[in-house]
Amino acid sequence: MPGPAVEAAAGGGDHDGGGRRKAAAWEKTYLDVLGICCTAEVALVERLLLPIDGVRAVTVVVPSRTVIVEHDTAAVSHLHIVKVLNKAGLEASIRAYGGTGGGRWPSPFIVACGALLAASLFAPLLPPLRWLALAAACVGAQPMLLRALAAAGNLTVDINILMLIAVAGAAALGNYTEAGAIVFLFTVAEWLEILACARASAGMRSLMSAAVPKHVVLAETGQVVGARDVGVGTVVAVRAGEVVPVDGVVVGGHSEVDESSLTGESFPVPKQPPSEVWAGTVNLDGYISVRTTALAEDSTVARMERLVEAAQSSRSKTQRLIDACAKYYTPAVIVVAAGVVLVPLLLLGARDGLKPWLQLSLVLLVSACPCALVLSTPVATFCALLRAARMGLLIKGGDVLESLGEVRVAAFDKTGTITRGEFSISAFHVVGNKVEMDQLLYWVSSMESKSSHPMAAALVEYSRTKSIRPEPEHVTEFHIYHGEGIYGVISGKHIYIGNRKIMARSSCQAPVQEMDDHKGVSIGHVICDGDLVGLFSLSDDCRTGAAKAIQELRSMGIKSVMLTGDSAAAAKHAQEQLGGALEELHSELLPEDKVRLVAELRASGGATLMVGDGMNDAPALAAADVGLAMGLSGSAAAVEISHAALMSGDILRVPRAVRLGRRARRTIAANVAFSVGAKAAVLALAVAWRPVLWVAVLADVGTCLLVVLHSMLLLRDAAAAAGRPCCGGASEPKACCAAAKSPAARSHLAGAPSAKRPGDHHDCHGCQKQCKPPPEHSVVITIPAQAVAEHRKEAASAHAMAAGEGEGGCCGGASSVAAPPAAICAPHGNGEDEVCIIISARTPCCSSKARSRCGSPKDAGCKDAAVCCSGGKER
Ligand SMILES: Nc1ncnc2c1ncn2[C@@H]1O[C@H](COP(=O)(O)OP(=O)(O)OP(=O)(O)O)[C@@H](O)[C@H]1O
Ligand SMILES: [Zn+2]
Repeated sequence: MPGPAVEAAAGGGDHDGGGRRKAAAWEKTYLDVLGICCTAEVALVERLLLPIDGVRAVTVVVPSRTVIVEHDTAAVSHLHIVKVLNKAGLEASIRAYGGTGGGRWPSPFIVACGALLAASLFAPLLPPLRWLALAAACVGAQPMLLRALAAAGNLTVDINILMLIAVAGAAALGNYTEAGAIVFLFTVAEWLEILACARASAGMRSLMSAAVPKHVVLAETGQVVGARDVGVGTVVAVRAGEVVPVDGVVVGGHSEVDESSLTGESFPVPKQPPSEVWAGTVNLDGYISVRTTALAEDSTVARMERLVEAAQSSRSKTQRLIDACAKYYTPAVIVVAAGVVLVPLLLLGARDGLKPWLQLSLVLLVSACPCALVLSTPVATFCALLRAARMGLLIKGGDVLESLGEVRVAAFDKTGTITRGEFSISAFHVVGNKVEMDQLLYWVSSMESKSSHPMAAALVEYSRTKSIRPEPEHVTEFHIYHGEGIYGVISGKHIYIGNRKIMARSSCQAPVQEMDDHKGVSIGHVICDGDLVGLFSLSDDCRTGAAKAIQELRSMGIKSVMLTGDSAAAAKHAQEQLGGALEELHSELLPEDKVRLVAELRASGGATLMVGDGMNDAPALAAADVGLAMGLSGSAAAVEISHAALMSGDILRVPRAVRLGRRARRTIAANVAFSVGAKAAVLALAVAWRPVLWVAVLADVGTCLLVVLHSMLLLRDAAAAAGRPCCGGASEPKACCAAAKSPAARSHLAGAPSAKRPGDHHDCHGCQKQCKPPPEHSVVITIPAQAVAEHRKEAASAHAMAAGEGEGGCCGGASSVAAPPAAICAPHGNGEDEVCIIISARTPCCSSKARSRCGSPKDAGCKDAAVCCSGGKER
């Protein structure tokens, strides 16, 4: 929905009792500021805006030419801010969601400058035409002049000033064509750069909470209220096709939700009470009521957005170094340029021999702006962060990105990271005759209800299947011993539940027990008043792709180790499932042992990546060079403490993240080498042969542009590289790659026990039956067999429609046009009359109309159980 990108900021203003003074209404305004070229303008923007009364904070994101202003709308209007920036020639405008970021067409100044310059080229035929070149320079330099004046007023030397000096110098030397050419080259390059950046920043903008609705519907009354006025614990209604407005738990209805805005995996995740849902995800096909668990400003997506914003404006090591050098570079070159003129002037006097020196001096001046060098890091970082965010990976800044590229060792937590964290109980025994089974289960389930450990959920669930209802409210003195288990008092009994370590803590004297069956590998003990009264064993399976992820890391020269609080047997069991991929196993660790081991790994192996679920790995995550928290559910705490967070449970993204870090480093290195090399070449040329001013300008602005374009390759390859493995050339892999991974992640995210095991064939979205992963942006519809023919007809016509529409369709790829209109999935042959059809269509599912059409069970168009689950987003 287009509208101004203005958003009320958290932490409202001061209300005074009498309401006499107007309360401060803090808002964040996003501005596209095209005049930002490099860090010189950052200081300028800050100096312009910060002194204004009512402006609280100013953030400048150079690569996307964005300025984020937090201000009191009562004191300063958006328009005032825009005016202040425009007075300095910065070409600011308030950003509209869905807008292009401006700058699509060259400004009239550029066009006029180009036309005049072109006309002046006929000067050999008609000599007075050469004045037109001077006119071209004057016209084109207008915007530069405004910016130069503003910079000079703030005592900063920026590229505009340097260029204007060069233009003036060229004109003074009588080289009008050169003066015009400098202006034209400079302004055109700047415009092209803006175009390039606009693409990247549009991607960033569309990424997240722009889509989160600002209003919610209360489930009880149907009343519509602002999302920011909704407290924790309110029940809101979310209908099919709507975006979930707040974080919460489902309390009624069931549906499938597309979480791609957070996880980067576009496939439907089933939701029923009490699944968690997140703001910004799309309810695809059913009505759900959601009880909010966080305020709108604390929602996961809002926190992510704040992090992304902070990440963009934070400067990495490399960038700080470059900026520090750049600070001295410009004055130094200006001094040298002055020297090049003054020294010969003093030695030779004002004679003819001075001209080459003057020209050399101008070349130096033009080269004095380290624009390309200054841009080399932030633009690459920006693009890499954007690509990461698209795959559901949140990286908190360029430093983390650079560290990711240096990783030599990867340490994995076991439960919830390598494994799914979905335990199943293989055995549960009473020991001795102190208690009955029911009593034991009652104690265990009541106490475990208070724990958030993955084992706890399994134990509570197990008790429920034995018709035992937990009563956590009867547990007193509850305490968690990290890495050991839990303690509590219930019915006057002192109960400990946990691993072998908890036995020692409870001063239980019983000999170490072995469970006879070896299916379960984690052994749990229940100790009541110092006596061992119960034993249970549980097991957990590795995540799909865990072995492959670790092998990929190894092929990249990265050593993988496991750090777990669980038993050695459990660690070995996981290692067996992984085919022995891990190089080291460390088990029975307390959280502080993990920290120690991470420090040891760093010392012996080099930069260390710690991947954890964030439950009790926080200290280890913080201690590593890069702490990567995994999974959407654990994100609340994990996102805060870790350096990076993976919003999905797809462990294969760990090697991808490292690869991205490496590519970003290579890109930055190439950018730096290129921009420094270009400057050196121009100076060498000027000294060795003769100073040519327009070559210097071309080198300057050209390298800027090249640096931007080269950095943007980080974005493009993302889609191409990811598309190949399973989609056969589709440009964006979302729907089908996601489907291939979905069984694991789906059940993980939905909190439901997994129906499938690794190695099984993929599930089809709709029908839960085996089928091939559907092609990109396909519509998967589950329908009764007799309706197949009908659906085929409909699909064929939809396909014809899409094909006839030309390139305007939303799924883009030519492959989808060429594909047959409908294909029946792998036959089930199980006698049931449900069939899964995949229709390679472009329009039907991408429009919300079609989505709700297919999503509505009542609608005749899609038959009874029709489910539309396009991976495509609305355009
Ligand atoms: N609520 C609990 N109920 C029963 N046992 C528990 C509980 N919490 C912890 N334990 C025991 O303590 C051990 C260590 O727990 P910890 O949370 O440190 O590691 P983990 O989650 O099992 O493994 P990892 O460190 O790989 O994530 C567990 O393996 C389990 O045996
Ligand atoms: Zn863990």
